[in-house]
Amino acid sequence: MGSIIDDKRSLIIVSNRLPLSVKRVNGAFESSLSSGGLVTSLSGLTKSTKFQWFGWPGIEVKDPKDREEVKKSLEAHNAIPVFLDSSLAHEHYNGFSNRILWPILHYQSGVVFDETPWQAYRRVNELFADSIAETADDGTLIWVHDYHLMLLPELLRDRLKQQGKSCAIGFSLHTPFPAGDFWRNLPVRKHLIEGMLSSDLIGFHTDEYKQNFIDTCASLLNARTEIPNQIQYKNRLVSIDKFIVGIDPQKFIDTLQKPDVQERIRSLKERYKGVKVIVGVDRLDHIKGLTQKLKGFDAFLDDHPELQNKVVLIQVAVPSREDVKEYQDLETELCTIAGKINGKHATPEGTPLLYMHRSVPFNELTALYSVADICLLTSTRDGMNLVAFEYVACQQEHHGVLVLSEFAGAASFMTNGSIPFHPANKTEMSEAIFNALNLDPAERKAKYEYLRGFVNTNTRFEGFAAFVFAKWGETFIERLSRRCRRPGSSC
Ligand SMILES: O=P(O)(O)OC[C@H]1O[C@H](O[C@H]2O[C@H](CO)[C@@H](O)[C@H](O)[C@H]2O)[C@H](O)[C@@H](O)[C@@H]1O
Ligand SMILES: O=c1ccn([C@@H]2O[C@H](COP(=O)(O)OP(=O)(O)O)[C@@H](O)[C@H]2O)c(=O)[nH]1
Repeated sequence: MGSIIDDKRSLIIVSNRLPLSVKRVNGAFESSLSSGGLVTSLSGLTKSTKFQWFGWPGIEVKDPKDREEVKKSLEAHNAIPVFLDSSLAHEHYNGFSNRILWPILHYQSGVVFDETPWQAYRRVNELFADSIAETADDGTLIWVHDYHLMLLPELLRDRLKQQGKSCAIGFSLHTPFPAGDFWRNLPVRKHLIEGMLSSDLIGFHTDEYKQNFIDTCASLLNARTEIPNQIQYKNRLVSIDKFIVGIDPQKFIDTLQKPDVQERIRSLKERYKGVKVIVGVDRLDHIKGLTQKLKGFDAFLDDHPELQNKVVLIQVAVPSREDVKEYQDLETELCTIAGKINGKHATPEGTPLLYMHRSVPFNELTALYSVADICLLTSTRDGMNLVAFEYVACQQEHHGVLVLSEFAGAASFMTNGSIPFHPANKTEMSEAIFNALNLDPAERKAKYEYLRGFVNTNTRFEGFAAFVFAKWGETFIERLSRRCRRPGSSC
């Protein structure tokens, strides 16, 4: 348990986006919390004092004096910026990571490979490697996150070796890893897999993603995969495992107790008296199945005219990757569908769909989770989906029902406590919503208790000494550090 402290090893976390995004406001630099599940999943680590977090600050800063100012402002949060020119950042983040790699990882077809963004992806991974290698001490544990940085472990290992440093490198993928044939769509797939295989430990969200990766290594690289949870490639042994990512449920429970949040809950309950509330919270992304959700809800309203004015769907669509054309097109499509649904089903008494295209403050989010009778999540593919966990954390009193797509990573653990469905099937979704509304209280409670057990046990936070770690983070780092104590280890 105390191994990280006993080891006195320092820890470096790396992700494309820092947990804080920097903006220039009236000439000065201000930072605010970045959105998305990766930041949520690692937020507990910010309570620890012994780590540094490397990432892109979300803004181009050219002037060396300004760079110093940004560095200083982030230092207080243990964050170290990797500065990138905006065109390079754009090609890396939007061009390759989100237009090419992300869709392939999520089984979307029709992706067109392009050399320019690929070169930018390589370059950004190199810049990250340069910056981290310069700072890391011998023996530092380095934990790299996500698909934006798949080449980093290899580039970093080379640089560290040249400098005579030996560091353990871990890599966690937050997205699915697709079955082999899908991965073949990517002409540069071998480079990416070899990049990841320079890690000592690789973590996935589910057994399925882990197995897909192992199978790909065997078929693409002829790597040896006979030993469970190990891949042998080019004289290196890499450990592979599933690590169940989590949230800090207590943060939601505490927020719900705040007087202003209680007041907001009372007012929302009054507003929706006699109306069943369904909530959806998703980044505006194809993988969240938002068009499917709206169409499924439309089918539900068609199937149940007796529930007119008795059910409302409050859908928060958090703006995401707005510089990518596919995301802009999706936003237009969703506005059109939302308008059509309300045009068809609204009455002078109200509209069945509230579609909000913006982020919501944390207090408002918890109040929404708390008043909702159902949480509807329709991902066509999704690494995990932490919104499912957050809804459960906010439903201790009411035992709301989770209606969860079978394609969210979370479904691997939460199916027993939720109502699962196939997101491409409108009829199935409509039935799932209806069944959730009509679940008898005993069954609702039983399902809820199952989910609460999962969220609190598998993902609860562990506190010890000066450290408070998300359990999954603590487990990963513990394994990484153990991996390096083995005889013959390369780190
Ligand atoms: O940074 P963005 O481009 O705005 O995107 C936000 C995050 O999206 C993805 O989140 C994934 O990680 C979650 C936590 O493990 C998981 O629950 C979810 O299913 C994934 O989609 C992405 O992988 C992150 O890197 C982004 O920061
Ligand atoms: O306006 C909002 C609404 C939600 N979230 C958070 O975004 C995360 C979404 O994580 P998830 O794993 O569900 O999906 P991702 O967006 O990472 O794909 C959750 O922690 C939400 O609370 C956010 O940052 N801003």
